[in-house]
Amino acid sequence: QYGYTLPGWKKHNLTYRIVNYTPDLARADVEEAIRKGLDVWSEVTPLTFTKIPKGTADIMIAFRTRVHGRCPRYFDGPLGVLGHAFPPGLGLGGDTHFDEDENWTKDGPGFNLFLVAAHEFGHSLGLSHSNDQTALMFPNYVSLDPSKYPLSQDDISGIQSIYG
Ligand SMILES: O=C1CC=C(NS(=O)(=O)c2ccc(-c3ccccc3)cc2)CC1=O
Ligand SMILES: [Ca+2]
Ligand SMILES: [Zn+2]
Repeated sequence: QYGYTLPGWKKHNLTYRIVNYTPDLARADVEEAIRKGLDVWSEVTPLTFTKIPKGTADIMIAFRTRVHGRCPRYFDGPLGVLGHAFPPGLGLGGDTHFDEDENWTKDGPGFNLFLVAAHEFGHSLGLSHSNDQTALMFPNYVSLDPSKYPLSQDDISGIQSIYG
């Protein structure tokens, strides 16, 4: 049930870079959450994601607060908006920012970085929000069991309608 789908990436081999890390988690845990958040989508599309240590990647990932850099959107302190991501395109396109004022967790209280990342990457790949409340692209954070597979059929048909 997607209202509309944005145009996707023209190329299928995308790069990503983790520009900075949240102090809430070990670096390895951040890298794992991001890797898993991308793998969720690469498993159901022809897309591949390659991590680069510096330079400009298609998907630049950063933890930011309030007004940040030249980003046209800003964060709101603890709670509220947890992250934002830009649809496919040059420059900011695909970039994903997480609100550093949140308590990022791997398991337990706070917000599960893997789940929020998987949701945001859906936007980075061209998906809008879904009205299916079991969908990963549902607009409201539901603390799904991160060990369960987070994609619903709605998410899969949505992403495959872009990257068939
Ligand atoms: O474009 C937007 C604007 C506002 C958003 N709100 S959010 O950051 O609080 C958010 C809401 C839901 C999720 C989510 C939904 C389902 C499963 C996992 C996370 C993640 C982030 C998320 C978002 O992507
Ligand atoms: Ca916030
Ligand atoms: Zn931002």
